[in-house]
Amino acid sequence: MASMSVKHAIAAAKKLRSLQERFNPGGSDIYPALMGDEAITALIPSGNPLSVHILMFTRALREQGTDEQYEKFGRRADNNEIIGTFAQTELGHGTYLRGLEARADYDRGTEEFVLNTPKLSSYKWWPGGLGQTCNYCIFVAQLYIDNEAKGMAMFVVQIRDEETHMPLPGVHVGEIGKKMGLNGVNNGFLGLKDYRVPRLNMLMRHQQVLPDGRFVKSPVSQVSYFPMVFVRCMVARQNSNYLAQAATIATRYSVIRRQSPIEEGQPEPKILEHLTQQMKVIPEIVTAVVYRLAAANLQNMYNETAEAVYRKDFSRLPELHALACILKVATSYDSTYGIERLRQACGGHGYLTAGNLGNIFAMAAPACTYEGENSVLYLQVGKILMKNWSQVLAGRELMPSMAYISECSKMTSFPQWTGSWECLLKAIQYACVGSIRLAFQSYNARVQSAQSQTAAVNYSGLELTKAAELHGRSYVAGNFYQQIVNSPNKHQRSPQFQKVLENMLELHLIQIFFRHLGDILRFIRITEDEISALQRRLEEVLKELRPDAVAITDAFDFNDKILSSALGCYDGNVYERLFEAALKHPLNRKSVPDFFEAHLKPFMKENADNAKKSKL
Ligand SMILES: CCCCCCCC/C=C\CCCCCCCCCC(=O)SCCNC(=O)CCNC(=O)[C@H](O)C(C)(C)COP(=O)(O)OP(=O)(O)OC[C@H]1O[C@@H](n2cnc3c(N)ncnc32)[C@H](O)[C@@H]1OP(=O)(O)O
Ligand SMILES: Cc1cc2nc3c(=O)[nH]c(=O)nc-3n(C[C@H](O)[C@H](O)[C@H](O)COP(=O)(O)OP(=O)(O)OC[C@H]3O[C@@H](n4cnc5c(N)ncnc54)[C@H](O)[C@@H]3O)c2cc1C
Repeated sequence: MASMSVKHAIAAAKKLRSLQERFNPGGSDIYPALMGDEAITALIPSGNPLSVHILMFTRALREQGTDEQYEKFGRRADNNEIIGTFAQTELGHGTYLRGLEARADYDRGTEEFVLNTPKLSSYKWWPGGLGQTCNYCIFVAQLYIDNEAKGMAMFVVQIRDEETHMPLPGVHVGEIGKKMGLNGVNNGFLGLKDYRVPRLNMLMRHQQVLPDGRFVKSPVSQVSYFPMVFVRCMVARQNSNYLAQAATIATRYSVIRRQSPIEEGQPEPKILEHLTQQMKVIPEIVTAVVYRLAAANLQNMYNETAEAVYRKDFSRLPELHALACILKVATSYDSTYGIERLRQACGGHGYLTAGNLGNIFAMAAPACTYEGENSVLYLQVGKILMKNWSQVLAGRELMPSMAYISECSKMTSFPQWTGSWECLLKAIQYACVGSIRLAFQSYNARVQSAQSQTAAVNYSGLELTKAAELHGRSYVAGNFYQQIVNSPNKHQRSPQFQKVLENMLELHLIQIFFRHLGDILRFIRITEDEISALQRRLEEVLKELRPDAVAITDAFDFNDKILSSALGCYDGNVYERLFEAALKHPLNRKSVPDFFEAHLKPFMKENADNAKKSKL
């Protein structure tokens, strides 16, 4: 599996390189184009062992290294002459970066760093491709000068000989073992013992160690987190893709499969005619669209911020960090939930490997963990919301993506309920701001009672998480609303297409409303009649979108090879493909399985003999 994945990954990397040369020679960002070609990521069902090389190793060299270091290492990495990974997480630490144990001690006598993973828990553990594929890595370690800790730093470390691929002296490297998915990625472990690298192997665009050992601090320490921000942006797009693939499969299957008459005496309908089936499938189609649009927005913001950071303008980093966290969390949580819901919507056949829904789930699910575990990133956003609420109380302006918080904070009560889209969107935003206000009261009370900020964050964690989740909902729904209702290219859309988009907006807003009804009712008075009216609208808009479900998922444009699913094949020959897949199973090569003579027959015979004896 690993060698097949490497073979496919090399083909994908070649394609990526040609895309880069075509789209912006020597430039960096072709990822939107790349992501437009889901083949690159979906055709390697066991995961891409070069993902981290492409997404993190090459970018860290470009963004964290000096121009000279890029010339020495980055160009070769971009050209895939060397293959690297991003080795930050350790066996003992992943979230708490200040707790990382790997260390880099500067030796001014030789102008080298001595790298060590002092304990088993210090071993790097998880980096993609580290086990077998990579010959280099970005090694993240605590920097020490004269045994004084200076914070985290990144080092270019060669771990295998470029000719023989043998691990170099002082390097202990290997595969961490089988996972619930992505088993073609060879996530690895790495131990270093007194491993020396030249001073210029420390990435020094933002912080430097001079030959005499003097340390020049980064103007903004968080810029070293930038490689993670990029992948969070990619995860938002990638997981919306996974959800779109699953939605395509489940939709196509739901218009092929017939089951259970709706009216007595009527023929069995397509299962998508059942309202409850529509409620399982159609909202996931819309969620995939909603997150694809939000991820595209985020990608643009990343590109703008990356250019600003290159000009040493770090002002947009906090907003990008907050949005990258919230979208990475929301997309990975909702896509994972949605893919499982779509699998269940396909009955028993959804559980077959031939349906590929299990593998899509296994590809999507780890995104809730890597690149910042979701609950931790929610707390990150919760902290940022506390800082921004202090700004609101001080009458200061907020970052654009949080402007609604200022607006809602000025409302003494929620306006008359109308049930319009604006009303539904404002209700979600108003509930979010109410949650932020309550969280701030708890958090601030703790800080005022002399609790540390870290402790106050922990003990207010449930309210901070709620506020962060509602902020994510507000941002995503607000972005979708703007794209559908106020987009500058709205007039270029046909009325029919605009109507479909508006139906998707109606469904998304009502679905989020019902998902957070409890949170909303905490701050807004809504009558039973008003809620029942929304229930009717929900049923109505599902019915309206039913005829468009196949067309919308066809528009995702995943071909059969990418979907790799007997349930989602374009020609609809589901049963033939399921049967074809079944006959290919190794157990069907023989009429009588080997285990019959070896195990089953003796077992049954022994039982029969015992039964006879007991009768005597
Ligand atoms: C061949 C072609 C194939 C290529 C194409 C494939 C396409 C596929 C696309 C996508 C699929 C993705 C595949 C990816 C594979 C898997 C990759 C996984 C890689 C990893 O997992 S790398 C390791 C990731 N690890 C983490 O994320 C660690 C998480 N922990 C943290 O981020 C931090 O520890 C913390 C944020 C939780 C805590 O930080 P800490 O320093 O302890 O303290 P704080 O007070 O919280 O923060 C201090 C200060 O900094 C601000 N801040 C924190 N983080 C950031 C940031 N990232 N950016 C900017 N600012 C940040 C924070 O807000 C605080 O600010 P303040 O002081 O309050 O103002
Ligand atoms: C498929 C996959 C690929 C990966 N690829 C890479 C890679 O290429 N490079 C790399 O460096 N890493 C990689 N990782 C590692 C990944 O980044 C870490 O798993 C992730 O950062 C979480 O760290 P951890 O696993 O050590 O969990 P921990 O940090 O130990 O957290 C465990 C649990 O503790 C709780 N928790 C932790 N901190 C807090 C807190 N502050 N507040 C409240 N609760 C908390 C959360 O519930 C969390 O889930 C990968 C992981 C996976 C699964």
